[in-house]
Amino acid sequence: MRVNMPHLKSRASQSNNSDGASVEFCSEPDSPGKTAKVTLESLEVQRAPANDDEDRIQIKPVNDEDDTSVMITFNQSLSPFIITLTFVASISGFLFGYDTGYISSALISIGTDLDNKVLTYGEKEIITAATSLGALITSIFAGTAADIFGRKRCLMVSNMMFVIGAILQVTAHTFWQMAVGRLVMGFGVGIGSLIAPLFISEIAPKMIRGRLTVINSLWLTGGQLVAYGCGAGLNYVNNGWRILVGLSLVPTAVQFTCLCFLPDTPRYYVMKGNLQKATEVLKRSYTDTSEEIIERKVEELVALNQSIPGKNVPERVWNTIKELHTVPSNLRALVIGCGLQAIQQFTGWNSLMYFSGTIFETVGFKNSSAVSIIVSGTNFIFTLVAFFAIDKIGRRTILLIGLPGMTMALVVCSIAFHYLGISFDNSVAVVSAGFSSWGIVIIIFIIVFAAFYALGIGTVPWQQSELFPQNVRGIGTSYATATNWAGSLVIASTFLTMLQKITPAGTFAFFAGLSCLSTIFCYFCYPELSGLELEEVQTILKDGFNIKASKALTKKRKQQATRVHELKYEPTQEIIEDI
Ligand SMILES: O[C@H]1[C@H](O)[C@@H](O)[C@H](O)[C@@H](O)[C@H]1O
Repeated sequence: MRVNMPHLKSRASQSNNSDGASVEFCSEPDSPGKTAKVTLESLEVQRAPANDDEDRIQIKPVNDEDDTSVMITFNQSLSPFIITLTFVASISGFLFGYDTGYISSALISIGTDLDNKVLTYGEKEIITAATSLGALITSIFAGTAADIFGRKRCLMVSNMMFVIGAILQVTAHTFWQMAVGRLVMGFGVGIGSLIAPLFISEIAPKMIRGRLTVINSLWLTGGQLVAYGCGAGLNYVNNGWRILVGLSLVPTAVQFTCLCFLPDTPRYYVMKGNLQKATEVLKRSYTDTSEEIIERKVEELVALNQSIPGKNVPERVWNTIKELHTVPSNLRALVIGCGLQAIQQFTGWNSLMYFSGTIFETVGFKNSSAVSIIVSGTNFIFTLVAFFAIDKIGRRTILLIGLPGMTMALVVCSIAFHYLGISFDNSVAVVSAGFSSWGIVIIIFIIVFAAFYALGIGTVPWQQSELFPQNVRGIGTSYATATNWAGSLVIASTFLTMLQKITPAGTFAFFAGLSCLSTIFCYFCYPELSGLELEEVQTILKDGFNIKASKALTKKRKQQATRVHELKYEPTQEIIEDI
């Protein structure tokens, strides 16, 4: 790969080595304690042809192993610009939560509004699942689209899908129009669920990247909570469900309008070779960082951005897929990214959320919407706890607290269901044993389950973008997001059957078993990535999951971040090798 950086004034003192295998960047100390020196041994530097601008240098990483060997660590504080970008991007999270959340109440209040008859159980399932199906379809392509057209444009397309989907639903008088509206809305949800966390992780200062990405999850769980709340309020209003759907147009319009005035991520601009725009966005993001450091950061991003070869788009996409599967660090990232998303869905949270009303009725509680609000409220509050913990305590630690907690809560629920003696007959009618103290145990431990879920596996998988290097980030996150939606589709459509076939006690025991296996998976395969540069993660995953090294590197980076006035260039590889 060759990267031209003609706009960058070369402050590089090039070695006389004829093959140009190393380059040293030195900055004049502009203030005491602000000395910077970096040796980019891994970069091959070539002089441009003599008739070209003498100052132009071309840098290319020599090979995969070297391309993450040097990292620039500087004080990355949070600016209003980054906060604005994060909030605008995470409106997608709100729409994801609201649109998946309102359907359970809408289905109750639809009554005979569609085709002048009550919806059958199968029709209700199709209307619910259509959004997950739509999301699954677009999440497969959204990553590639984000690399080709940009993150921002993809978010704007998702807004259009939300608008078309909502209009189709609000005006629906037939089951099929409603189902198609839900499917189109799902297209928007799929794009937004992938792009928003990707966008945020690419603009976030590394020390709070986890937190900023959790803001998207906060909006998501908040969206679900709002949907349940509005749903409960509009349940008895004539055509209340149309208002419920129509309300989703407000955040969509806000996001679209704001995006018209905001840029894309610096990493996307670097991918497209638009270094001027990348520099501009970085400058607006890090207002108290010197121009020189910003330029270095751009140089570094350029050097680490290995573009994928190919004559045309299909060839490049194919080569990207190959790269994702053949480079060991990418393959490990894929195992972690898809693994965590699968765990998030297959440990049963969504089935509990969607069917919590039914479950609570079986154990003697009649006010199902109130109870659903308590469960999704717990999900929201503990996502807030994750927000404070994810960078400080670390992603790995909160996962390893959350998953065993979920296992314990599911085991207790399974035992309680066993003693409660509840069963579901073939028509999914509930044969209730009436209210008992086991019923209270179930309610308490479903809430405990929700808390541990939200703290760890509900939020951490959405940090997926940090696992992949720039050149495969789009496709890699597509795989992971598609795994999420496929899992959600499977679980939502099999949960009630499981309750019938293997009893509630068996179903909860099954989820407990999966949570337990998931804890083992995370213990051995999920390194700590808080505080690392996006580009450093590949060094960790290069020759294994390197749990120990990741913990040490994280610690080191966090210590450095407290010494805010030191400008540091410290080779990642060296730190890891020292461990
Ligand atoms: O992270 C989110 C969150 O936990 C939601 O509550 C859940 O419904 C989604 O499926 C999940 O992806």
